[in-house]
Amino acid sequence: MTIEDRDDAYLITHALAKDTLSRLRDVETEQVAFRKGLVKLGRICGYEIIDGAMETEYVPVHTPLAETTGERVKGLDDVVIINVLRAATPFVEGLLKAFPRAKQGVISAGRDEEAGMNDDGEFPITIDYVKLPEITERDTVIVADPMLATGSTMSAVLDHVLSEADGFENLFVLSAVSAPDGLVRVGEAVPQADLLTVAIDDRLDEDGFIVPGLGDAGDRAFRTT
Ligand SMILES: O=P(O)(O)OC[C@H]1O[C@H](OP(=O)(O)OP(=O)(O)O)[C@H](O)[C@@H]1O
Ligand SMILES: O=c1cc[nH]c(=O)[nH]1
Ligand SMILES: [Mg+2]
Repeated sequence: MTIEDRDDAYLITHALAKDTLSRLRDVETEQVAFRKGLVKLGRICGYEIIDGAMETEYVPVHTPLAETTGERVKGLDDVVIINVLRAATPFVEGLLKAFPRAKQGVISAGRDEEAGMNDDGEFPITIDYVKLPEITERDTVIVADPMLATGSTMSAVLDHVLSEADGFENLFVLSAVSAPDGLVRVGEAVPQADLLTVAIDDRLDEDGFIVPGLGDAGDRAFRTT
């Protein structure tokens, strides 16, 4: 298994995840490669979640030649993926390759960069649109956002998810790059969530960007500034 238990999070340590993230970090990686990289990373993370957190069961299989026993992943129909618009869109596209029958939700959430961080290191968050599927106690919920910086966005998103869910089997927050402060904030606000990330970086700068990070994921994927 390539998921390691750290203090504040579970680290996805698959070599291809690290390789892909390193390419995403590179300032020379342009829009198309960046977007494709996020798709690829989402797919790898999806496979890792299946491998590390989901059970399998033995099932009878009739091949064209014989009867045998196969192994199937349990609960693949009971997965909810929540896309935190907008930077998560290519990341979720990749996750859907691992969970093609997932129920999908979207939450449009943005940091008010002009207001900046308050003294507690939080941004004001604007939530414009929320559309979630029914979430039941059978479901594995994956809330995806490539960047977990101060954790302000994810905390606001999880408030909505928790207020609408009737329960869940697992609640995963999945990011590509996380800052220590954000992991602590989300971990304290929503202790029932398991935080999964490919990298835990050093720190946040004065503008709330992750260092070394990969810059502004939304801008790089959507070619905005
Ligand atoms: O942990 P936080 O400090 O809240 O920062 C992380 C958020 O910032 C980015 O979104 P952004 O607000 O730039 O919106 P975008 O996805 O539309 O670019 C990123 O995709 C996260 O949602
Ligand atoms: O470093 C960061 C912080 C927030 N959002 C990003 O896209 N990057
Ligand atoms: Mg952005």
